[in-house]
Amino acid sequence: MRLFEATQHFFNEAADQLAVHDSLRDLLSTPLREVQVQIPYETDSGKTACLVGYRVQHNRARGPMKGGLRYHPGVDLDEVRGLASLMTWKAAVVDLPYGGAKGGVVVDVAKVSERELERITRRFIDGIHDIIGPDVDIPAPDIGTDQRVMAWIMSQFNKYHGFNPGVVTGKAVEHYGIPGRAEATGRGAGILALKLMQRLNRDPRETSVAVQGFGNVGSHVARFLSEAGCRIVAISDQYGARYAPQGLDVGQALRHVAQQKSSIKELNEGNLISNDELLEIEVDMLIPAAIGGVVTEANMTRIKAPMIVEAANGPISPEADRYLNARGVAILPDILANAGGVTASYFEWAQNRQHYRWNLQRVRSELERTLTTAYDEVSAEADARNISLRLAAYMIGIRRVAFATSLDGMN
Ligand SMILES: NC(=O)C1=CN([C@@H]2O[C@H](COP(=O)(O)OP(=O)(O)OC[C@H]3O[C@@H](n4cnc5c(N)ncnc54)[C@H](OP(=O)(O)O)[C@@H]3O)[C@@H](O)[C@H]2O)C=CC1
Ligand SMILES: O=C(O)CCC(=O)C(=O)O
Repeated sequence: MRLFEATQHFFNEAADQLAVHDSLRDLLSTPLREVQVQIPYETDSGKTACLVGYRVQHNRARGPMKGGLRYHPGVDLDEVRGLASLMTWKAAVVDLPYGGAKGGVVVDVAKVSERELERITRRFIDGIHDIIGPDVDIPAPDIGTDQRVMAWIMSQFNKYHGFNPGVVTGKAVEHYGIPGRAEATGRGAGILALKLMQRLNRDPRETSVAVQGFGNVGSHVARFLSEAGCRIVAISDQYGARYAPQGLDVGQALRHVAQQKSSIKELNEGNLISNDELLEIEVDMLIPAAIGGVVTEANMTRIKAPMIVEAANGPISPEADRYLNARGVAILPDILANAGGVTASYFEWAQNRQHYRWNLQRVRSELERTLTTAYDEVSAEADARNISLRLAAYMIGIRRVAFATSLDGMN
């Protein structure tokens, strides 16, 4: 099942519970606008190449649309549409004044130079600058994009519309960003992972964790949970994973990746296993923090972790979700688990607009407060109705967006 269909499946399950009527259901599940643009750019060798980029704006009932920008060879319109809809429910679950959007460019960042990446980004913004903006749609980082890409987006947008740092979030601290945004998604997933352990009466110091993906999100969640006393037994990047049942030195792995710019495969610790094997190891908590669609009908019966934290977007298919729920696996859903990123983005955007800046301590404490409130609401809803955390999170998100839509009217 493709990502948008999977997201729709979760949406419909919750909409059934809420008895959302058909016309409102259509309105809430149909994207507001979908844009595909051609991205012609000059390669370093002077040739002209052409890529495809997308921006899907899903819903704006609760505020300007918000969502990351993904650079990955697997990007397509369905994936971006699914990711945009996840953003709508995610922003609502954590009660941010945003709607949902997402963008993507079909490109392998490992195969283009930094100068080419800048040209690609600027040409992409040439194609979409008139549909984004601080009051309309605000991009941010996702797979394959970072603060450099955010700086180019801001610079290119400003050429058309004048200075406005609030057009994009996830910027460098020295360049209108805020301390704590880069770590926020991983840190937030870590904070919520500890909540899930608490819910199941698990001691973090006796909890082993496997993390798939060691990019922005995976590296920060691994570091946070390692500092909280958990044993990080496996980490990975796209080339492979390292597994050590006695625990890996996360600090060493971070230095290895940062200094040598080499892959996890070359880490001198643990056994080399594949990304598929990582998902199936005997571990207390599994944290997918890379691409979507990694736990499906094909491998669900081999997943052994009793707790899963979806730091990635859409890592578990609906079939696998149903099966794992029936087996009693506790799953913290993406629209809550990785909401730390958009929460810190909201802090950055609000501060850009008012020209002030919080320090790291303030960002961290407000992040924890916001996520804890959302977690408490979701777990209370799940307990009251005896439903999964995912269904509860969707119900809260949909209820808020539906209410805003009804106040807005349809004319
Ligand atoms: N950045 C953010 O603030 C947010 C991100 N997310 C979600 O978190 C996930 C990770 O994003 P982020 O950390 O930002 O992205 P990054 O690009 O920083 O890191 C992605 C990680 O995934 C690995 N990876 C890429 N392709 C594969 C593959 N086919 N199999 C296994 N691993 C792979 C990468 O390996 P390599 O380095 O070798 O390419 C890298 O370790 C995504 O699902 C994203 O949507 C959710 C909310 C916010
Ligand atoms: O920080 C943001 O605005 C969006 C982050 C994002 O793309 C996501 O949560 O999936």
